[in-house]
Formats: sequence, C-alpha cells, structure tokens
Amino acid sequence: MAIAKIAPSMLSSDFANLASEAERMLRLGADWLHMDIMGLLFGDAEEECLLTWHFVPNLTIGAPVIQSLRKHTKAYLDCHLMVTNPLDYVEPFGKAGASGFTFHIEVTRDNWQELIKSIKSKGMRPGVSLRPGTPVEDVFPLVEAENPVELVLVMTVEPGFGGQKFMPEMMDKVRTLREKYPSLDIEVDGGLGPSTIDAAASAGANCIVAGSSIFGAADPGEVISVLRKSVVESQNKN
Ligand SMILES: O=C(CO)[C@H](O)[C@H](O)COP(=O)(O)O
Ligand SMILES: [Fe+2]
Repeated sequence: MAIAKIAPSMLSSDFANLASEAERMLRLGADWLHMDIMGLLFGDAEEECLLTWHFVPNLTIGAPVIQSLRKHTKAYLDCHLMVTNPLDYVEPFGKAGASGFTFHIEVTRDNWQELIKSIKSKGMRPGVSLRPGTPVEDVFPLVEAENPVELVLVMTVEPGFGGQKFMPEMMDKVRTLREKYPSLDIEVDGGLGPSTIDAAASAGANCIVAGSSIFGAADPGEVISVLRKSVVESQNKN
C-alpha cells in the first residue's frame, strides 16, 4: 500500500525564514517538504511560451535555495519543477540536495526517458506531473516504462500560484491511476485542506501537498493530522 505523505508547500511559508519554517513543519508532523520551482517557459501553446518565457506566470526559487535549505535539514525535499526545460535543472538540483524531482509531462513529450534516467543517476526520485487540461492517459507510458517514474502528481489547480480553489473533477484521474497502479505514489497539489481532503483521499491519493491551508491555519499541526487521518482512514476502508 502507498504510504501517506503529508507535504506542506513551502510556497506559502515565510521565504525569509525558510530553514525555521521547514523545521516547524517537520516538528508539526510533516513527512516531506514540497518545493515549488517556477520559472522559464510554461504555457499552453508553444508560441505563447516563446513569447512569455514562462511555464507559469510566476517566479519562485531555484537550486541555490534548495542548496541553502539542505544545509539545515535532512528532510525529503519534494521538488515540483514548473519549468519548460527540466533536463537543464537535473544536475543543479541533484547537486543542491533535492530528494524528489517531478517534471511536467507537457514539456517532456520527446525526452522523458532520458530525463528519468538522468534524475535517477543523480540520486533523485523521478516524478511526473500533469496540468488540469492534460489527459491522465498521457502519463501511463512513464509509469509502465522499464525505467519508470515513481510518483505521479495530479495538479488540482492550474499551476502557478498557491491559494487557488481545488478542482474536484480531477479526482477521476486519481481514481484511474489508483485502480491501475495500486502501490504508486499519487500526489495531489492545489487547494487541498480539511474541506477537500476526503475527496482526494477516497479517490486514492496518498501524497498530499497543502500550502495555504497549513500555513494559514491557527493550528497548522492540526491540519497536518486531519490530512493524514483522512488518507489513512480511506486506505483502511479499501
Ligand atoms: O504547485 C503549486 C502551485 O502551482 C503549489 O504546490 C500549490 O498551489 C500549493 O498551494 P495551495 O495548497 O495553497 O493550493
Ligand atoms: Fe506544487
């Protein structure tokens, strides 16, 4: 059975105090720290990408920040790369101490085999993510490959920003993946919190990313335990 992992999205933390925010999340029960890397070239149309030079309309952090944080924690750093050229970042993220390296399928149609191999060669765990408009079938070959991804991240908001509304219709993708791959790590990301977790957990998600609902709560530790309880209870029912 895929183990429950609660991953606070550090995008909602106080970046000026990243090390202490990370330590606080781990002390409150987090399993992983989700690091949102947003940068060059992420757009719906290739032409749009070339014009805007962004994959999402935002910029966050890069490998130097991962390297700095790594000096303060041994935690699993679950890196979600919203960039159009992930292959260029494998080496710097590997050197910086990233644990998981999740890239987007939309920008890796031609080179995902090379990318997975490269991620593993740098000692990281490969994952693939899909935007809300991308069909779930697109990631099947990557899970079934001889050298497969070990995690599928189903975006439950349009990538780019924290604090958006959860898209329940994405749960069909999670259900499909869970039926096909009983022990796969299936991660959901965007708008997760106490009011949406049951939908994700009952669909079969086991890795839960949550930013604003944890960092914005009066009692973040309580939110982490509510998220975990929902995943564990759903798994026990099945
Ligand atoms: O990948 C992301 C955005 O692209 C973030 O991980 C995600 O939005 C988490 O934030 P929140 O829980 O506040 O929705
Ligand atoms: Fe993310």
